[in-house]
Amino acid sequence: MTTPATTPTGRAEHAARAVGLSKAYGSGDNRVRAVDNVTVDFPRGTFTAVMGPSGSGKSTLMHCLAGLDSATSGQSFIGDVDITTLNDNQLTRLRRDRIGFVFQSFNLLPTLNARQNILLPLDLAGRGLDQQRFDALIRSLGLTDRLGHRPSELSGGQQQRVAIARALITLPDVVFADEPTGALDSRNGAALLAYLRLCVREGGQTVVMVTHDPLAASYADRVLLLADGALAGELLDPTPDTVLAALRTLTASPDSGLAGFASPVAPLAGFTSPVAPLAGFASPVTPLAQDV
Ligand SMILES: Nc1ncnc2c1ncn2[C@@H]1O[C@H](COP(=O)(O)OP(=O)(O)OP(=O)(O)O)[C@@H](O)[C@H]1O
Repeated sequence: MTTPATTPTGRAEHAARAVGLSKAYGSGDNRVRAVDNVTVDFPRGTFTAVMGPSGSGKSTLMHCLAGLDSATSGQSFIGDVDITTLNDNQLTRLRRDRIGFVFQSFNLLPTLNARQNILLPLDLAGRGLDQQRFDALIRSLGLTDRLGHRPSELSGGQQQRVAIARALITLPDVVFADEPTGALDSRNGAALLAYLRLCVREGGQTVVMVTHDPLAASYADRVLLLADGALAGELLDPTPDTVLAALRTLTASPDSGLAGFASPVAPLAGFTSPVAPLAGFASPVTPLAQDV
């Protein structure tokens, strides 16, 4: 069995890791290799963006990494735990204790108000509330005056921010985010990305984010490029321009099979600037101060 490297303290250096990970759906002529033999590390305290054309396997890779979907072959680690060997109960516990999810669909419970939705993971885990952390998170996400509202009484962007607060309230080791800025306006999108960066820089958390947006990807430490389920490239210290150039190179490659990648330029819409004012976020710098 392959095991990740560990630090002198015995802790895995990698928050998450895939080793020869493959995931196929269907059978016979309908068989799709959504993830094809991917080996990749996500070092602790790093922010990785995963990009690639529609259908290239981004979400499937993330779901397999997070134990939300089972791999067809290969291994998937959270820290030093090979999650492909866990039973359902062990997996549920590991997800609850160490992983935060931000999905395109918010999955908020309609009968609970925003505050109750956000606190649900703590309640399920039987963990107490750190009121200071809660207040800082809520202030940062601009939700202070929305806590008593049910999801149906919130805008799409507000629901997304509630879902993000719910994902972060447990201080998870790894945050998996699938298009987290999809439902947000440009300023709240920029604010969320700045906040995720802060979680990484100040809190030592690890973020893996699927995005189509080069500007969103530029908040990451690196960009992984996927094509046809396989790793097609990696970009370190990305800027919007270098991400765009990498995507253009990828789509221009005769071997890339990326004809379906409509336009690497289009996804920028809605983001004015990576340093846009942080509406609704009290301060991009203070929120995690007392938590780290
Ligand atoms: N449950 C499923 N059953 C069958 N095929 C699936 C299933 N989930 C995904 N696929 C297929 O696997 C491939 C990868 O899908 P995936 O959603 O991971 O791509 P993606 O890169 O995240 O796409 P997008 O950017 O459009 O969200 C696609 O061909 C998709 O049709």
